Parts: sequence; C-alpha cells; structure tokens
Amino acid sequence: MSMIAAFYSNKSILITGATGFLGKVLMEKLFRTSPHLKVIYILVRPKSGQTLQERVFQILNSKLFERVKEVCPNVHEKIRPISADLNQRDFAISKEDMQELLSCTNIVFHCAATVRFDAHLREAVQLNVTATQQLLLMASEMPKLEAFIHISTAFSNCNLSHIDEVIYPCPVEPRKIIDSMEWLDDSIIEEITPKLIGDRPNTYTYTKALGEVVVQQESGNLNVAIVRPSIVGATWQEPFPGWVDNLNGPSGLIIATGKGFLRSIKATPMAVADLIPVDTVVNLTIAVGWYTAVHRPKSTLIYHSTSGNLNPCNWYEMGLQVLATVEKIPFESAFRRPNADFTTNNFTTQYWNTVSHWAPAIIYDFYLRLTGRKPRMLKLMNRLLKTISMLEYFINHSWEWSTNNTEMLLSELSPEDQRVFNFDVRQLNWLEYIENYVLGVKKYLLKEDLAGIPKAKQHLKRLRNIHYLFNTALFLIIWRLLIARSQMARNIWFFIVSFCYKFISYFRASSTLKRRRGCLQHG
Ligand SMILES: CCCCCCCCCCCCCCCCCCCCCC(=O)SCCNC(=O)CCNC(=O)[C@H](O)C(C)(C)COP(=O)(O)OP(=O)(O)OC[C@H]1O[C@@H](n2cnc3c(N)ncnc32)[C@H](O)[C@@H]1OP(=O)(O)O
Ligand SMILES: NC(=O)C1=CN([C@@H]2O[C@H](COP(=O)(O)OP(=O)(O)OC[C@H]3O[C@@H](n4cnc5c(N)ncnc54)[C@H](OP(=O)(O)O)[C@@H]3O)[C@@H](O)[C@H]2O)C=CC1
Repeated sequence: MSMIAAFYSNKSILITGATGFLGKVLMEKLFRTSPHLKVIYILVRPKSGQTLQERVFQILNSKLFERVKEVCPNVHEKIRPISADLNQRDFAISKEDMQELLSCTNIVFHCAATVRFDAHLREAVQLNVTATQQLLLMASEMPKLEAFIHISTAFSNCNLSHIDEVIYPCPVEPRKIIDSMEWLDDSIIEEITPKLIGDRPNTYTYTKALGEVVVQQESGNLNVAIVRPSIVGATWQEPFPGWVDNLNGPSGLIIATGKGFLRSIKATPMAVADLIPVDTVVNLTIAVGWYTAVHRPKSTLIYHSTSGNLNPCNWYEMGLQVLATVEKIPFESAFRRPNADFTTNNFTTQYWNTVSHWAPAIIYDFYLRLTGRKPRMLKLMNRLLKTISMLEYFINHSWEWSTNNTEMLLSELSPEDQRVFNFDVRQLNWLEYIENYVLGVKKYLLKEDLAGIPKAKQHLKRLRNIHYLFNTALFLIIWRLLIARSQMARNIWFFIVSFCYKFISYFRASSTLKRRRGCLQHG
C-alpha cells in the first residue's frame, strides 16, 4: 500500500490554478491514487462565458479524467468549485465558502499564476506575489492545515547560472513592490520595469522570484515547501503518454515546426533543454505535500523538478527527434516541409528569417490575394516570430540546478511510493518521450485523426515537389538574368558548358575504347 496515497485519504485539499495545465494533472492524480480523499476545493473564476459548473464539467468529461472515473465514480461529488478571483481582495470568495475553506482545509497546493512573459508588471505582481501573500494569510487561519505547497519555477533565478535549492533575496522587498503597485500609474510602472527586473528576461520570472520571498517571509509557523519545475511538457506516463492541452513552452513550437511555419530558430544547439514532464512534476508535488505534512522540516524546503543534471538532453537532439517524428507521423495541411535549422548569430538568424519565414509568407499571401482570398500568413508569421523572440532567452542559455532535496525525498519514499509517485527523471527515455509528445500534440492539441496520416504524407511529397520546382525555376531565372547582364557570368557559363562537354566526350571515348579492346580479346 502506498503511504502517500493513504496519507491523502480523508483529506480536504485546496488547489488554486486547478483549471490550468499542471492543476488538472494534479487533481487527476490525487483522485486516481487516493479515491477516498474527502474533497478537493478548487478556486475557479467564470471564464469565456462558462459558469464554474460548466468549467468543472468540461474538465471531468475530458479524456484526461477517463481513468479517474473508473477508480472514483463519485468524483463529481468530491470536487467542490469555489467562485474566486485571485485578483480581488479576499479573492472575492463568499463568506460561507471562506468559512468552509478556513475550517476544513488540510493541504494547500498553490498553482495559480500568470505565466505570460509579456504580462504588465502590475498584473504579474497581483497574481504571482500579492495573491500568494493573501493565500498565506488565509492559510494562517486554517486550524487543520498540515502543509502549504507553493509552485514556483526553476527560472525564478534565471539570472544565475548555478541555482541551489534556496530562496535568493531580491534587491527590492516584495512588500515595497506590492505597495508601489497600488499608487503608481501604468506608464510609470512600464518605465521602471526594466530597472526592477534587472537581468531577468521578463516580468514572469521576476514576480515568481518575489513570490518565493513572500512565501519565506510570510509563512510564519506554517509547514511550507516550494516546488520549482523547469519547462513543463506533456505527460510522460500518466494517465497516458503525451497528454498536453496548451501551447505554452515547447508545445506551440512543436506545432509551428511540424506544420512547417518555423524552419529555423536562434538557439544554442548544445545547451541543455531542461524539459520536465508534467506528471513527474505532479508526482513530486504530491510527495512533497506528504513529506512536509508528516516530517515537518524545520525550514522551508525547495525542490527542483528539473532534468538537466540527472538526464540531460540538448536542443539539437530534441529538434532532431521532433523532426524525425513529424516525418513519420506528419501533421495535416503543412505549410512547408518541416525543417529545423539552428542559427547562432544575428546575421544568419536575419538571413534565415527572411528566406525561410518572411519570403514564403509574402509569396503565399500574394497567391491568396490572386485567388481572391484574404491574406493571413504574414500576420501569423509576425505573431510566431514575436513568440519566438520571447522564448529565445531560454533556448540560448544553460543552467545547472542542484537537486539534493529532490533526491533526498526520493530516497525517503518506500519502493511502492517510488513506483506510484515516480519522479525519478533518470528513467526517462528522451527519444520515446519526445515521440509521444509530438503524437500528443497532434491528437490532443490539433485534434487530428491518425487515419489522416497517409494523406498528410502525400501532401508533404507534393510540397517537396513544389519546393524542387520552385528552386529550379528560381535558379534558372537568376542565371538567365546574370548571363544577360554580365560578361563574366557568360564566360563562366561557357567554361562550365565546354568543361562538361569535354568530360562527357572523354568518358564516351574511353568507354568505346574499352569495348573495342574487349571485342578484340574475345574475337
Ligand atoms: C526550427 C527549429 C525548431 C526546433 C524544433 C524543436 C522543437 C522543440 C523546441 C522547443 C523549444 C521550446 C522553448 C521553450 C522555452 C520555454 C521556456 C519557459 C521557461 C519558463 C517556464 C515557466 O516557468 S512558465 C510557462 C511558460 N510560459 C509560457 O510558455 C508562456 C509563453 N507565452 C506568452 O507569454 C504569450 O503567449 C506570448 C508569447 C507573449 C504571446 O502573447 P500574445 O498576446 O501575442 O498572444 P496569445 O498568448 O494570445 O497567443 C497568440 C497566438 O500565439 C499562439 N501561441 C501562444 N503561445 C505560443 C507558443 N509558445 N508557440 C507557438 N504559438 C503560441 C496562440 O495559440 C495564439 O494563436 P491564435 O491567435 O491562432 O489563437
Ligand atoms: N507550464 C510551465 O512550463 C511551467 C509552469 N510553472 C508554474 O506552474 C504553475 C502552473 O502553471 P500552468 O498550469 O502551466 O499555468 P496555466 O496558465 O495553465 O494555469 C494557470 C492557472 O491559474 C489560474 N488563474 C490565473 N489567474 C487567475 C485568477 N485571477 N483567479 C483565479 N485563478 C487564476 C488559471 O485559471 P483560468 O483557467 O481561469 O485562467 C489557471 O487555472 C504556475 O505557478 C507556473 O508558474 C513553473 C514552471 C514551468
């Protein structure tokens, strides 16, 4: 029997960000492994015209939850959505709901955040810092609380190259930042943002770092731990391989590569691609919840959920495997044949952007106009390259994360728990994982049927022929223009033609000689 699963039985758990990528997988695993847990409270806001109930219904009826329903048929009764907006004072939770949360919660998993790299500092501080502070305040009023687990990111200190499992101080106190956001207007905040974030690439990593300091400063007597995942990718094993439901991190780029929109990228090929499967992060998080509640470590422990130091894979290997997979299992209606060139300096990046991205987009839009349709490729390319520019920082640096606490925790688990809540990334086979990831992107994000693969392959062949035809035509046109305008080009042309002619004549003459000699010997 798993000790961890038994620990969560009969527990009331509060999850923020349960409708997000990580939150859904966390809920799924908790229900599946501890079907006797009492209740999971989730803080949800109405969104996209959907009520809370509709949002929960959609999650529970998704493919991700199919296995849960077999193990825990009354899962609908055990999930309790609470209307909340983490941007509001007291999260805009009703008095009755707040009372219930305060008196019943045993474990808190705080996953909610804005993960946008371009979020305005005010918005990022509100959700990633102020909301964390408020949640800790709430937690301090929960008499039955056993553990508070905060999800941060391994990149919160990405301004350092070696990162330990400790909280690093921020030059400006989080409380001062929170206060200043209340009275500074947007334009002033925009002006001071670069100074505040310093050598971090965006407001996301900066505010996640502030959030950690808040956890350290405001946790009081609570049992608190922080989990820091690196780049979270599709599921590795559970509940099935390759599940993913948003475009963040690598998923969007896998689509862009597989569909042939993105053919080159500025990246350091040998830099470590520190991906971590979402189910690995979730298993670690659940184990951390158990350990923090049962062993009550004296200080706040930080756990790195990273792969680089135990089982590294670099961007080059990853790119190759993505390409190999989309060749075997192509995406439908590709724009161009998939390719993955890594550029390492600004000049080659600009060159390949022009040749591989802008030029085909302009030509395609021209074709759309000619055929009376609305041009759209240039707009799409603009957005894609904007996204790439935001992610570039992370594919051109390498970091080393120490994982002592994570390894210590692994050694504390019983063999059964190590199996049920496996977060040992050394067992991960990257080639297999990436293949399943690409397949998952095709099935769960693009919603493409595998029956369409032969047609997609045919489409790629057609694209290859168009590519050859286009290149040959382009070569002939350029050559023709050159010959018409330059004596030197004409001379080179005549030299090449006469050289080829002489070579062919020599080859013919020598083979005729050989044949004659052969006839003479036999005759
Ligand atoms: C050619 C060779 C290729 C080789 C092949 C190799 C393949 C594998 C290589 C893998 C390399 C991986 C590198 C990952 C590094 C991640 C590091 C994370 C580190 C930190 C991790 C964390 O701790 S935290 C989680 C990460 N946090 C995000 O990752 C949010 C990012 N994101 C945004 O910050 C906003 O998205 C942003 C961009 C501002 C736009 O903002 P925006 O307002 O302009 O636009 P929207 O967000 O509304 O999206 C507008 C349209 O872009 C579409 N789209 C959105 N994201 C997209 C995306 N990633 N790739 C494509 N397309 C995307 C979307 O689907 C919309 O399309 P549509 O309009 O058709 O619906
Ligand atoms: N994905 C990744 O690569 C990584 C993620 N992380 C961390 O993991 C955690 C989860 O990330 P992930 O699941 O990917 O992110 P998602 O963007 O998928 O999910 C974010 C969650 O936060 C909720 N949320 C946002 N704003 C509010 C609000 N005002 N009120 C209530 N809820 C809100 C969202 O709710 P709604 O559905 O209503 O928008 C959603 O449930 C974050 O803390 C992130 O920093 C760390 C490293 C990498």
